[in-house]
Amino acid sequence: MKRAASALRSHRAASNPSVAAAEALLRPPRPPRGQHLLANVRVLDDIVRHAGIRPGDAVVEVGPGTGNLTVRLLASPAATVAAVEIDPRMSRAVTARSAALGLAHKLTVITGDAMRVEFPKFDACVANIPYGISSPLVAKLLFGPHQFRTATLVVQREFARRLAAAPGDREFNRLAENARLVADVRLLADVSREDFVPVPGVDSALVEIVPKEVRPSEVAPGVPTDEWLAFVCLCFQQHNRRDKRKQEKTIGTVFKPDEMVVELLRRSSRAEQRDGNNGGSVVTVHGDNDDEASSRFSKEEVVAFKESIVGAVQSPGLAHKRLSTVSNNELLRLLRMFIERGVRFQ
Ligand SMILES: C[S@@+](CC[C@H](N)C(=O)[O-])C[C@H]1O[C@@H](n2cnc3c(N)ncnc32)[C@H](O)[C@@H]1O
Repeated sequence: MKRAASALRSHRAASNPSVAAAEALLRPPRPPRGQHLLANVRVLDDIVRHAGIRPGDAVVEVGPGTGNLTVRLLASPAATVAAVEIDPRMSRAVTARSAALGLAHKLTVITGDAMRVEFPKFDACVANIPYGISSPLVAKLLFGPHQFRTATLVVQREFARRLAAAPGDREFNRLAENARLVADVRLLADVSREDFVPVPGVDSALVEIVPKEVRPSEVAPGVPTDEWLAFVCLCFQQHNRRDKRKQEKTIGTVFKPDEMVVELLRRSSRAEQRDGNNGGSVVTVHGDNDDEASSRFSKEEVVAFKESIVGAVQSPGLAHKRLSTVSNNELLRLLRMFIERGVRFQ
């Protein structure tokens, strides 16, 4: 720990590595994938302090970039840091930087899309996230399967306000409503756009997400909370994905693709095996693992299941509604339709 801290101090004393690295990797006018690197040392240190990392913690960082935050996480009492980065150039940069500091043994870099990669088990998530995936990433943390103590995230300020909004606030919205079910969300500090290289067009804020220890068992009569959270997570993940004509997805288009049908068929079969056959329309699959299971669905089974999905979407008349305009109550109604037809999300 002492060795790590002194390595970091001497590294800081050298020329500003964040700016140099950013200039080497990013070309103006607009960096790809929201690559605005946090370059204010005071803010970076504040983030790690707020994160309250404990000895032995496993930390996940999304989007390490050139490693400005990562090196501080590595120098903290954390036992391990797993950094998920989509850009291989950045992965190489952060790997080299941690090696130069003698901290590579604590770091695992996973090169991939944070929305597709399965996170390893973690206690704390600390990140200056790519703002383009704010909603689905926060949904993945809040409503996904991960059990963690805290998440400390730099996000766009407007998003932070919406996420932390309370009932009665002007910004109160579906994301905040669902977040409050499962976590306490707190706005910790504003972060100026001037603290980034290159300077983005928006301001930022630091937020803290602390999952609640006890979740309600049902969000509404007949709707188990875990089922609801998995359903909401899937909807939020699709919310930012636009179709080819740059239109926001409708409920109908979200559940239409064959890969989505197969994914739900897989989950539903698993749920049916778990709960015991309830006479629904779901087929029983005898596979040892998920890949094996999904490869065993016949074309007829997939087509029949697709019909169940289409029927569920059409019966509450939501097929043409855009995801952003659907209320929580409408989504609840839709989820009940799905469950009645044996379409499960957990
Ligand atoms: C805002 S920068 C933050 C960089 C660094 N944490 C810092 O503060 O200096 C976001 C980083 O996320 C990466 N990124 C963008 N989209 C991503 C995704 N879907 N999954 C993982 N990383 C992503 C970018 O390549 C970039 O390095």
